[in-house]
Amino acid sequence: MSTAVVRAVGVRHSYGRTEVLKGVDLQVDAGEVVCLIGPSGSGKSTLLRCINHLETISGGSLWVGGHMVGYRQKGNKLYELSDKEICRRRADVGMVFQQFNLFPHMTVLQNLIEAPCRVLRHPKGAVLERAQELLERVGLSDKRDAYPAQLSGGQQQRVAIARALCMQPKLMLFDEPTSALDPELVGDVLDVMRGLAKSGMTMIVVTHEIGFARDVADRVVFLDGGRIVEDGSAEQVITTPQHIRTQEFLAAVR
Ligand SMILES: Nc1ncnc2c1ncn2[C@@H]1O[C@H](COP(=O)(O)OP(=O)(O)OP(=O)(O)O)[C@@H](O)[C@H]1O
Repeated sequence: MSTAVVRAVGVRHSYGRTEVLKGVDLQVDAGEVVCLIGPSGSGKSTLLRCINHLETISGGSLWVGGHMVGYRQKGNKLYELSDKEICRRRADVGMVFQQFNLFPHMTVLQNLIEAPCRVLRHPKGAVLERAQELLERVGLSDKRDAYPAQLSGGQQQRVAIARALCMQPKLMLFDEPTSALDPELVGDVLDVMRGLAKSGMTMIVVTHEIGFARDVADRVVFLDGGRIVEDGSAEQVITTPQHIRTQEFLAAVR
């Protein structure tokens, strides 16, 4: 039986008349850490957004956690999901963006517990316990009553990771989680992500941190012009890239 958490077959996506994903085939198995690299505009964020139901694909098929994105299957028939159903499916996927997007009027703890209580309707006591454990895990137990504006960018990003994990997702997506941070704050966020990878979380990470990709990724996928042109171990893709576009990209970011 397949352990695929994500399976994309010929996935296409267009913004208006511009096609930015041109037939992406990708499988991510349970516990795998896949780093997605590629030039600006190659479609990395769009692919993550499709996986998280934030964009509708215009061709191909996409499954997340065994479910076809956007549809519910009954017998041989497919039915479009309602907004409420999409919301529940999205809870399976934690997403961390470049900008932390925390609710500014809520404390750190309130940021963590809001969605699990409201969307998943988990009992507040259990969610509070989970939130405290997660804050400990990201090294911020002492900041539970602080407001986002009182934290550094790196601390806010660690809260954003803890908030995503508080939904108990099956998959975590990271979209350049450190690129808005001052260089001295990047290490702590990457350490949290390393810990998460070690714990067996399935992760897709869009990153320009090539060192992180080399150390942590089970696989590195190079996307260029809306197509995957290289997909292999970190050793294969980063150390001995075969495709000229991968070679050029890596030479430019190193
Ligand atoms: N909402 C949108 N409407 C129209 N075009 C968009 C939209 N979002 C992205 N695009 C375009 O789609 C293409 C792919 O964008 P995307 O953000 O997925 O690339 P990326 O590889 O993540 O780039 P970067 O590394 O710069 O974040 C780009 O040409 C971008 O301008």
